Amino acid sequence: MDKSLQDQLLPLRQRIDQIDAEILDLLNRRAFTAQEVGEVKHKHNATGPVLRPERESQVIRQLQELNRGPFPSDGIASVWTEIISSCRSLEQSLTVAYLGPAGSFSEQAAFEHFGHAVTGLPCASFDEVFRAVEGGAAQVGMVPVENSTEGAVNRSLDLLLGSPVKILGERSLLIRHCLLSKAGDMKNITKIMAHPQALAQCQNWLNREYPGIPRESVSSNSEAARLASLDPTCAAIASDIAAHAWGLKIVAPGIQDDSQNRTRFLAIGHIENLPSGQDKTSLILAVPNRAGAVYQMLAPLSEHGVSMTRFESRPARNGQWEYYFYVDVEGHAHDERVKKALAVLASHCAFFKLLGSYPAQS
Ligand SMILES: O=C(O)C(=O)C[C@]1(C(=O)O)C=C[C@@H](O)C=C1
Repeated sequence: MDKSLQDQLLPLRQRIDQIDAEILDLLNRRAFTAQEVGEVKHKHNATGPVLRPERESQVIRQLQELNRGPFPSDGIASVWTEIISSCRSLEQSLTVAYLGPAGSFSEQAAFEHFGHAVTGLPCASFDEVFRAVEGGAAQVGMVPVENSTEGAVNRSLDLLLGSPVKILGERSLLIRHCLLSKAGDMKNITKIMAHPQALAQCQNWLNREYPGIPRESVSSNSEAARLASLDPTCAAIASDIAAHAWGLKIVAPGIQDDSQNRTRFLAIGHIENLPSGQDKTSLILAVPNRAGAVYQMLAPLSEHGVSMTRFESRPARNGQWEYYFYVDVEGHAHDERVKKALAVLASHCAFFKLLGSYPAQS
């Protein structure tokens, strides 16, 4: 390296080393304090959860508001997610269930949301994720609920209807699909495998580039990657992380038809969040099948000034053309306006289920 460059870099790097040592010292002070918090919680409720999603989101939001830069605001969220994750792990271990195998987008969402100091529990299906959380094999789970290209993930919605679990949080992930194979080309490929949602999200690209190769639906993209790692005649659509996890090469990156293709995941568990100051509340509602019923069902929201951020319907499967409506609103169920609106909804609707209030992802 050039001598004058080295002379200039050396003191700056020494300063960085000094600052890092100070940060480390502070991190250990934080970790000790978190351990104390853990002891207080343990004394109060020996078997209760340590995880407090609303507090975690407040810590990050507070710092983002305090930040004067140049450290990027997004960096604060990812750095503190990991700091909190590590501190939390000193209080109690956290197992997160998600659709596997390794390298799935659900796994990515789980780690982005809860940080990496958790134990992953990859499951074979969404049903198994719910079962793991309901039965206690995992304290929390991560499931996709909607995609910006393909819409609702119906199985997750149906499971939310029947399960006692609560929604604890949300995480939106930019989904970049890659075409993967063992050899890194498509020479001997006889089929392309992926989750049906991924095949749908890449259909224009596939029709254009490989119209003659049959496509096969499998339970997840990372499962497709696992199968492709065992069979050189199969290609998979999955993430670059899955490529790495299963020893595959990228034939083509970013093949999703919409470059802004995003999936929204929900964190599920047994915790009831307190208000964080910037929350969302998710509900399932149903009304009898008659003219004007849906309009009347939603009226209490606007009457109490509560904004709806999502409205989705699923057939009730009773042959009566009746539907369950999945509604997200701004605010926490304890907020005065939301509370009043929900009380009216609960008394007027034929079916009312509060899925949970949770910090909105900013
Ligand atoms: O404040 C708490 O309740 C803590 O346990 C500390 C802490 C943190 O590291 O900031 C860790 C875990 C909780 O989910 C929330 C916050």
